[in-house]
Amino acid sequence: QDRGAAVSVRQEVDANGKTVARYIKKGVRDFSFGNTLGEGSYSTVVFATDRQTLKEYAIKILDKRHIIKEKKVKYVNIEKDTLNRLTDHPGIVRLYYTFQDERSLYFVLDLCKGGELLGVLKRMVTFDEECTRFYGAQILDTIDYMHKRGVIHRDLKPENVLLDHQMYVKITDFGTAKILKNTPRRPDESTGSIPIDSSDIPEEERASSFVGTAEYVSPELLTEKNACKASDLWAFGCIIYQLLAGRPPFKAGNEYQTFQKIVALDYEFPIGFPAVARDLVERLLVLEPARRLPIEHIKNHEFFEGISWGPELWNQKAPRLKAYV
Ligand SMILES: C[C@@H](Nc1nc2c(c3cc(-c4cn[nH]c4)ccc13)C(=O)N=C/C2=C\CC1CC1)C(C)(C)C
Repeated sequence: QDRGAAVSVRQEVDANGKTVARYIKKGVRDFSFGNTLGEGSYSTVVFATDRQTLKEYAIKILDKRHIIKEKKVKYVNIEKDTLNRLTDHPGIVRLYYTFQDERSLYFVLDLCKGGELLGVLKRMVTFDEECTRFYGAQILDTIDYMHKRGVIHRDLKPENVLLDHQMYVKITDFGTAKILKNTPRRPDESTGSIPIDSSDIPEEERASSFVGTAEYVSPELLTEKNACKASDLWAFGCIIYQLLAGRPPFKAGNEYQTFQKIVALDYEFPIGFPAVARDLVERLLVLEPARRLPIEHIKNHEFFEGISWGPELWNQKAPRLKAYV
């Protein structure tokens, strides 16, 4: 059965009195549904409790007819394949199992009681440096894991960064992710040098088809319709800027004007924006993808001084949320 199959095992006695194990695929009836947690463009995420185990989950419900009509079947499969591929990292929302009934598809996922990072940021207005450092580090650690498994998220933004009950990062919404074919070794991975220009990045590592949310879209996606791993680092730069400034770097009256600002690298830092964070953002918001700071260099940047990368990052207590004043 596919990894996503939800089975519970029940002991039963067959006609000859022999005890047998019967595999039962979980279904809608095994859960009691609660409030709606979030609305996606083609889905609703609802709170649910497993009636047997009383465990709490978030269940993403997709209307089959709507998906077919809107030709989104591809995205649903990409999301399921990606979630099934990114299974052993604390920063990724976990998919436990899937099932369907005549009308809908159901994805049973981690419940993230902290909600969306965007919601928390709106309430705080800004994050102070310590909080930005912690959440930035958890997001970067998760991007690193995704990229090492050949996945480009392509739509990273504060709405898609969720927080669990410990206020740890859980990245979600992989419907627009790009799964790269067996990722070939890049020159910089072997020699440690940064590739001279984006042509160094093998074609198969560039992803096609336009995706993303206006404020976080990378310039290469706008000019060449191509996303690469560095596109996620552009979005990461926008997120770091937004946590400290309380707004994204590129935001205009409408999408078109926002795109114009992006391709012109037209943004500025608010007065008082911390200098070290500014230096990091300036090395990420670079028009040429191959010139953006690679992940290893970001981890060594002064802004992340004091962060211990690795399991400790996911064992320490999340800092109390404080605004940057
Ligand atoms: C970004 C997403 N919003 C949300 N997606 C998920 C939540 C979630 C939880 C709250 C929440 C919890 N408590 N209070 C609010 C608010 C928004 C949520 C969750 O717990 N578990 C898995 C989720 C998503 C996984 C699925 C994409 C694979 C959209 C708006 C697209 C529905």
